[in-house]
Amino acid sequence: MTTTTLSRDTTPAAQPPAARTLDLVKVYGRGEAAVRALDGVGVDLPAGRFTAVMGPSGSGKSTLLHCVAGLDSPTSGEVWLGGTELTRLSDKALTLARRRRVGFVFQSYNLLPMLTAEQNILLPLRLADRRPDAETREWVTGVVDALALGDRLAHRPGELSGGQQQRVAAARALVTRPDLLVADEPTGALDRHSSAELLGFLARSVRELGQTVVMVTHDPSAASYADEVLLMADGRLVGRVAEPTAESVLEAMGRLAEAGR
Ligand SMILES: Nc1ncnc2c1ncn2[C@@H]1O[C@H](COP(=O)(O)OP(=O)(O)OP(=O)(O)O)[C@@H](O)[C@H]1O
Repeated sequence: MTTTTLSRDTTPAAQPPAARTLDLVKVYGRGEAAVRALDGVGVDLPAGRFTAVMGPSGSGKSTLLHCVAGLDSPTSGEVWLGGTELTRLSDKALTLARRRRVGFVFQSYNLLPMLTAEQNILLPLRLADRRPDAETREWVTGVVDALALGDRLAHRPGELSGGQQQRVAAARALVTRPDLLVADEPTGALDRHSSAELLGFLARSVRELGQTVVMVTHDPSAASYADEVLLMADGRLVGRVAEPTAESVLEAMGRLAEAGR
């Protein structure tokens, strides 16, 4: 008699990743002036997880994020968003995939100054020609509540603090329930309190709303909100820190700097 063990593998690796790169290379410029910003990066961004990307200035973090989000096209290699290979799409299909499936938060909030907070938040739905149905309205209300923006919806960006503007940008990024939320130095212009609020929200959007977040940061405390930190140097992935704390990230960055000497 054979014994069969029934077990369900619930580790994140058992699910298909939200995004994946294979041997990604990005070269800027030509000849003597060529810069190899990415030098063969293969990485999985697991669904429903918060991943931070760290590394020295110029190590390729933003380039990686931009390629994964379909904002920049690699020189060679593959980028997958779920089951879609972005690197095979036409410009038009790529624009649509980006608009429907990726949310963005940048250091500069990129809000439209003439629109209210609410209009800014709902803009991605308008651009995608989607009228908010009941379920979407409920989702938007939940996001707005979680970001404590309820009493700021009628304000224009110029009437909001930096932290509030970045929270509006985060709500806008999540309004379409993107497969991937990409954040490039989202706390770079915020004070400590506003940073903690925003990062707490990003972490909760992963834990409670099932979102997938990838964030570039220089700040070990910001990285400690992630489930895992990827370390880059010279266009390559050179290490990982699981369940990071500010201390363990700082230590790993220190080792990286030592190795680079
Ligand atoms: N548009 C571009 N044209 C030419 N070179 C570029 C371009 N964008 C980035 N680079 C170069 O590619 C390399 C990687 O840049 P990238 O911005 O990805 O690094 P980063 O790790 O995000 O840096 P930082 O932490 O300073 O933002 C750098 O050497 C940079 O100068």
